Amino acid sequence: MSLEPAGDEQEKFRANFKIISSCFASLPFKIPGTAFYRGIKARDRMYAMFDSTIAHRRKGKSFKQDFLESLLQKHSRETSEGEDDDKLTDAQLKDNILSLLVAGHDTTTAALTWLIKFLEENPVALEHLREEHLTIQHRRENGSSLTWSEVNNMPYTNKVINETLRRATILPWFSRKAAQDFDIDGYKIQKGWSVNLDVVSIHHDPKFFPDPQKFDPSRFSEPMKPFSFLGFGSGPRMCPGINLAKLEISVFIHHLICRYKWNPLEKDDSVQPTLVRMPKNKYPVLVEPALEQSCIQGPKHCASIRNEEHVTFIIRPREKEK
Ligand code: HEM
Repeated sequence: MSLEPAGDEQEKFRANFKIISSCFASLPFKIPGTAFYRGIKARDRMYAMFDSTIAHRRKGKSFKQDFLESLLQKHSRETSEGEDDDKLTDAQLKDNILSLLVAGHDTTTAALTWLIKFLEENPVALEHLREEHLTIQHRRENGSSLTWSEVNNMPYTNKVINETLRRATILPWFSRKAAQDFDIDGYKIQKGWSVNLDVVSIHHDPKFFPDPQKFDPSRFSEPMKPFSFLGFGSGPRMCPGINLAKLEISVFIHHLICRYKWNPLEKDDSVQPTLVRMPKNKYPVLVEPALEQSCIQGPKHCASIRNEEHVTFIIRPREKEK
């Protein structure tokens, strides 16, 4: 949507988005005062914002090369490309944009939060990961950016991401509709029933993941039994955002690991009981430049980081979110 990260529009967007996320799994009673009702109202305000942005773009008042623009071009009724039947209406476009935002934002945020927590608690894994990223950084020409092929060649990072998604199980359940009658462990399931998968139990089953509470990325060195790891689901409804999510997480890890170290400001292992599982305290940390001795680029490189204006900062939830 090319919204700027600050400003009035963004604040309104953020406020409505937060209401939608928190009301997402509420009981569907459209009665004033219920969470569902608040969610529907926030969704309508969000749709009104999309309407005005879409109208603005259609009048040619602004051109941005972004996701919204490609949707609008592909589904414009004025272009000859494709049959009209394949084209989404504006209402469908807005639904799709909102679905992607809802499905893609909190999940990725939660994954990054858990990852920072698990790495801090597992210094051996952190060291191994740091080695992988410092080696990539070391090979690069000075000042060049991370390349696509580098991102696709981070084997240990991939294992760390999978192990994070297994231990945290960000989406603790999702459902399927039974395509036919069947029996499972003596229970009869009828065609058409909704079947919820208890992914937390699957991810912590010692038959598939020995010592399941242990954070051990190396367990992903061996091929997994099909359907035992469901961090992004499986089958035709598997998460379509898997590659984007992995890309975002890998780029974030690279910059964090190469330049900084961090310490938690609070110790609290409780989990927020929402649809997307998150540490309850959102895991606030104090971030500082990495130590010289852990940097294979040598003391000069670390000194340059230390001389930056803001060397120490704290990542914590905003006051009203706590
Ligand atoms: C670490 C980040 C993410 C995790 C852990 C995650 C996890 C999941 C899981 C477990 C499912 C259910 C899959 C199934 O039923 O088999 C799912 C579905 C989905 N995800 Fe993600 N996801 C992430 C990021 C994203 C991103 C970045 C996007 C898009 C921008 C996205 C879009 C979707 C959509 C649209 C669905 C529904 C697919 C369908 O029902 O056909 N996700 N995701």
